[in-house]
Amino acid sequence: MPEAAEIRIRQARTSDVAAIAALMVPLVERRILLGKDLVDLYGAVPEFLVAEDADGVVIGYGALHVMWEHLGEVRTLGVSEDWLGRGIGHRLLDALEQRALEFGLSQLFCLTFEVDFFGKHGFAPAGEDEQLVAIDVYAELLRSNDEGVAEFLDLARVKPNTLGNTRMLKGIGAARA
Ligand SMILES: CC(=O)SCCNC(=O)CCNC(=O)[C@H](O)C(C)(C)COP(=O)(O)OP(=O)(O)OC[C@H]1O[C@@H](n2cnc3c(N)ncnc32)[C@H](O)[C@@H]1OP(=O)(O)O
Repeated sequence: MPEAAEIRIRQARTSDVAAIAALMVPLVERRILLGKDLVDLYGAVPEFLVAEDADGVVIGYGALHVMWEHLGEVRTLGVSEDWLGRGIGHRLLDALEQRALEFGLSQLFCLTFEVDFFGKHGFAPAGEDEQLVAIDVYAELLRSNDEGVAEFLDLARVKPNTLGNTRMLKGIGAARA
C-alpha cells in the first residue's frame, strides 16, 4: 500500500471535481454527506482542498464555507475508503482550519456523525437550544439560499437531512478555548 507520507494536500482545481463527485457518491447515498449538483461543486472549487497520492489521484477532499465575518463551516469532508484511518482526514481538517485562520475567522461549525473525529480536533457539540449567532446575524443568514446555511440555522425544511447529526463548534485563533 502507498505511504501516507506521500500524500499532498493542495487547493482543488476544476479538474478534480469529477473525482470528488465520484468519491462522494456512496456517502451521499448513505446520507452521510449532503449531495451536491456538479454545478454547485464547480462553484465551490475555491472552497475545496484535496488530498492527492503520489500519482496525483484524488483520495480526499474537504471544503471551508464562509458564513459570516467570524464564522465558517467545514463541509463535505471525506476520504477514499482505501485510505481511511491513515491520518488523511486529520491533515485535511488541519489545513482547512489553517485556511480559516487566514480568512480571519474565529469560529468553525460542522454538522456530522463523526463526533469523535471532530472532537479530537477541538470541536465540541453545541447545546440543544444554544443560540449560535446573534439575532441580527441570524436574520441575515436566513436570507441565504445555501442548504448548509439552512442546516446551520436548523430550519425545519432541512431537518430530514440533518437527522442524527451533531452540531459542533470550535473557537480558533484568539477565540480558541
Ligand atoms: C462536516 C463534515 O464534512 S461531516 C462529514 C464527515 N465525513 C464523513 O463522515 C464521510 C465518511 N468518513 C470519512 O471520510 C472519514 O472517516 C473522515 C473524513 C471522517 C476521517 O478521515 P480519516 O482519514 O479516516 O481520518 P484519520 O485517519 O485522520 O483519523 C481517523 C482515525 O484513524 C487513525 N489514524 C490516524 N492516522 C493514522 C495512521 N497514520 N495510521 C493508522 N491509523 C491512523 C486514528 O485512529 C484516527 O483516530 P484519531 O481520531 O484517534 O486520531
